[in-house]
Amino acid sequence: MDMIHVKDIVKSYGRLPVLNDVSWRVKPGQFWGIIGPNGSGKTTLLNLISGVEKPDQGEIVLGGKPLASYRRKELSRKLAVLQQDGLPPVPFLVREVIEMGRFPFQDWRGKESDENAVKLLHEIMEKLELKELEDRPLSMLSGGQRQRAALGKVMAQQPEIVLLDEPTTYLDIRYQMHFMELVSSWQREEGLTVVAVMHDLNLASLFCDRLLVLQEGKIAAEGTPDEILSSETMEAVFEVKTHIVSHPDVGAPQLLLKTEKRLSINERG
Ligand SMILES: Nc1ncnc2c1ncn2[C@@H]1O[C@H](COP(=O)(O)OP(=O)(O)OP(=O)(O)O)[C@@H](O)[C@H]1O
Repeated sequence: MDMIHVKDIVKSYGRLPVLNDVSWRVKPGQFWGIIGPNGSGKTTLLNLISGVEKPDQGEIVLGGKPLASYRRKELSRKLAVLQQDGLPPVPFLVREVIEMGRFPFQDWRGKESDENAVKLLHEIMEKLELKELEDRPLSMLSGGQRQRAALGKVMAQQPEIVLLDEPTTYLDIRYQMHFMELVSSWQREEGLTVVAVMHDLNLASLFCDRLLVLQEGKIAAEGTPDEILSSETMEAVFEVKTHIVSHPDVGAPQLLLKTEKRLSINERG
């Protein structure tokens, strides 16, 4: 069965068509990257899958059940979302914020239903190296540390599907890699289904097993990074000329932008 089935979706904002007849299937345990130029409809597609937006036509089905028929807590157990700036710098403590991820497992009194929850929260903080930060308020953390706490909250939610919207945008190069490795190991350990909007195509190539390419609200291509990351597709979709090289360690395709000049040397000398 498909974990996510996007069926014949049409979505407009006013008169602006944003997604036009998009159909797509995601199998359980897959790690998809959604790529495409600015304004191609990536975030809108993610918002439709998470139920934040409603389609004008078509339907989203999660785990065989229409999204529209999920109750709120039931949906929170199925699916979690992490935005590019996952948590605002509010005065809540890291520990408290991660505990908030347990909301779908609490009854109306706020009582936790899983007796192993304390152990789970402890393991998450260990794994994300948040132990030494657990009593710090989010307002006293760096953007990268806050994004790790946001991932902790989402992990505490124990969803089957995680939607990530440009999750590494504000992270430095080390934390970009670290964050993607954390998501990837969580995905493999739990058989999680991941859909991530990615602007960094080289990171997408390293971590995603499938890529969906959106262009002007339509699916331009879908396939493995080896199939998708070609000079032809990059030029057709992003209007850039690229060299595609094989990553020396793992063989995944990596992009280099073609250029005539190296301005830092040739011009500024
Ligand atoms: N709430 C909204 N109201 C009106 N128009 C919107 C709204 N949200 C998005 N749009 C428009 O829909 C189109 C697609 O936006 P979307 O955010 O889905 O693109 P994207 O591929 O995620 O872009 P980016 O790479 O720039 O984040 C854009 O033209 C955008 O201006």
